Amino acid sequence: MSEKILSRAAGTEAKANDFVMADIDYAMAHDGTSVLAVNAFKEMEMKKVWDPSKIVIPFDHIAPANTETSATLQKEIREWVIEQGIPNFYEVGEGICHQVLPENGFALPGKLIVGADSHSCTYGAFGAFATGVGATDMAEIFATGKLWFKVPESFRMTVEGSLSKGVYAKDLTLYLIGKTGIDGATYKAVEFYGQVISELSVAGRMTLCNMAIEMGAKTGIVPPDKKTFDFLNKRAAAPYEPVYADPDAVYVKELTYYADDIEPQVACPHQVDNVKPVGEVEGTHIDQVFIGTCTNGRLEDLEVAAAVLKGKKVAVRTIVIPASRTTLLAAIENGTMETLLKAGVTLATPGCGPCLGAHQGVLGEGEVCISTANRNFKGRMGKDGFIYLASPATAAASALTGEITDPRSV
Ligand SMILES: CC(C)[C@H](C(=O)O)[C@@H](O)C(=O)O
Ligand code: SF4
Repeated sequence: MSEKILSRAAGTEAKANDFVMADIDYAMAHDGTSVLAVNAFKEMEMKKVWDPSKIVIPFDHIAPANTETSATLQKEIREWVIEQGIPNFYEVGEGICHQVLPENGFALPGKLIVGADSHSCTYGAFGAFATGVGATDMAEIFATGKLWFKVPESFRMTVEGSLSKGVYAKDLTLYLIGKTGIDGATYKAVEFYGQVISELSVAGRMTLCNMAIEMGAKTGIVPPDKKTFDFLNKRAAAPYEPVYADPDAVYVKELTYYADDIEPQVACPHQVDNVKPVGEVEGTHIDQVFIGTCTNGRLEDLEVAAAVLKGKKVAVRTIVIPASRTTLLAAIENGTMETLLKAGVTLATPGCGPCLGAHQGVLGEGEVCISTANRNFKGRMGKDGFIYLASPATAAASALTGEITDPRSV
């Protein structure tokens, strides 16, 4: 799939390990990285971006701004966006970039999409070749619409069977990362197949592809199907052409896993591949629960948490942050938000929240958080904090007890 997408975008036959110069279909930078990209763009003495309609700028990482400095930087980007005539600008409160792009139809099958954010691989859930780039690469794209790529080799990961009760896309994802290791798929394009993947919702596929980078992958891709097309119906920002792997496509590794082996999983501090079945860490004391992020802040995630918390009260502070305004509105409309608020959770503005340790729930010295995010690096949510990663169900079950809890037991 990657070779086909990069061949089309480069206008030449692209095979694994070739270097190609490719035309970018959509380029994203958020409040955190647009500052650096725009500075580099100006240093290159560029005046106009290549195509304002292909650039998407959401404000999500520190939104609303937490200090005068970040407010001033955001002000400068707003001015640049107006000066460049970029129509796809999403203000504070619209949501996380990796939710905002799919919701607005920019994550499309067969497209080459880059974002100045490592989790841009999320859009692979729609059959795109999507990857994160550095801010100076983004400046080059702003200027020319092109970027060089080394065409990745591909892995084929198949997951057979059906996920059992209490086991979700996040558990599947953590399980695969635990098996692969944080550098087990370095620079590979990982294609996902099998019954479990077909049965995943679009949101679940986004959770999976979002974390492809956490096994080192250049990108993760799910072949588009009816669910993908239904999601894109009336939403697609442009016409698109899905691509699929040929039956004789070359994979450097083919791996098969079985859903029956997958229980609720927890990634323990301080590495994402430090994954254990929940039973091994049950009873671990927690100080905070965080349900949100580009990994698990979507409507179905909030619904799962609400089903666990319905009619009960949380035992520890629990922060819930919907991935987007659209998600928040849907959760209000269907009663999910009322259930969560009655259970005692704290709601914050759609965006990244405390995920990267800037605001809205950073940890104190020695504090422990169970989070539905994608990274548990040392110091990420606060200098001396400890982060356990889990599904929204496990996070919500743990909120009820104040310790890590198997969601199948509540
Ligand atoms: C701030 C940004 C560059 C960073 C990333 O690229 O991943 C952030 O989103 C993260 O999750 O750590
Ligand atoms: S929610 Fe977290 S992982 Fe996702 S883009 Fe924001 S900071 Fe990065």
